[in-house]
Amino acid sequence: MATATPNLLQPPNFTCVKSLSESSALTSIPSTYTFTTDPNQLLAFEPQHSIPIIDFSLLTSGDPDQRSRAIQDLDQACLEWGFFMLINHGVPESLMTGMIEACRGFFDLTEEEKREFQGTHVLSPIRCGTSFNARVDQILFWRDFLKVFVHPQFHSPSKPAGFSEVCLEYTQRMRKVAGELLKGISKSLGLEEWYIDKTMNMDSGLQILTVTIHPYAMGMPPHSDHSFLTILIQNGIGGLQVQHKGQWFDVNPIPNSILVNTGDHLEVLSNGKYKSVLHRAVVNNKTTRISLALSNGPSLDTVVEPVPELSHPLKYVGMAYKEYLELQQGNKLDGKTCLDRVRIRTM
Ligand SMILES: O=C(O)CCC(=O)C(=O)O
Ligand SMILES: [Fe+2]
Repeated sequence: MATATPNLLQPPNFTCVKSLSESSALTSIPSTYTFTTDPNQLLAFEPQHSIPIIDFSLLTSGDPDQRSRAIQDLDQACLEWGFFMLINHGVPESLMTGMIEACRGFFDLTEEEKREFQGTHVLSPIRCGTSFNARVDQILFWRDFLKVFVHPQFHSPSKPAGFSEVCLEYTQRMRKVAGELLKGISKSLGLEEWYIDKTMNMDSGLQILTVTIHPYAMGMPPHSDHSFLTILIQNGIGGLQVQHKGQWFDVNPIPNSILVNTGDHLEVLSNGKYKSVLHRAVVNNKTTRISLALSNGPSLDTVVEPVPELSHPLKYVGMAYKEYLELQQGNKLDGKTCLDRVRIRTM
């Protein structure tokens, strides 16, 4: 008899929260869903400017002094927060808003049309669904998602019309931005500029676009992301919070900025120098919230382990990115617990 494979998804039987929220019979969030914000976790009051800002034009500047100052800023941002807002990045605002609207168009497809893109496995290159992992979440998160592998092979749902064109342009532009950031991070770790690019096989690096829609409510519990860097944009509704020194901070993005956060594999690669940041999305009962998170990781078969120069003492063991992804995506989303699988315990 065949045994169940943990990373296979259940038969397609989910209902999108978007459809639920539009149903006239719905007067409150069904009890199978949850709000995950713990009201006891107080939000820190901190002027917005304390969230680091990185000027991309300085990071890519031909002037070595400007560039080295920007690299120092990047180092501080990764050390202190694991999170920053990127300004002067050169990605047209019209492309970002066009991409958000294309994603809204995807979620506006009928349930039947979306079913075609449900996927069968946590690593299916196109996959949409509800919650995080409806197979293992006892209580569902009030979110629908679309996950698409956009690199090294570009995949895209074939609907709605025009989606794949804007998605290709958006993800290619953001890939260039991520590449420059990883060059800067290599330098800030004291390595050659090309270090991450070459040793992590970024030419065939995996990029996953995760689009989340939260109609009227919230849906992402505290978690860290799996890749090196996540590039995030939203539809101006807010709701993202990051944890800094044990307290939660609201992120109110500077208009037209791109949000960037460090992921678990940057923590592993830097042997814990740059920690992945815990973040969550919280209640918004006013209007529909859309976020686009583009993760930038190594190629699937790359074993990520700490850079030797930074490994005294060694704090993490190496693991193939594919194996880590299957663990992270195939289980419950639970803070940074997935990193425990590769962390070396000290007595
Ligand atoms: O919705 C957001 O702003 C954050 C989404 C997120 O953290 C993720 O998709 O990993
Ligand atoms: Fe995230």
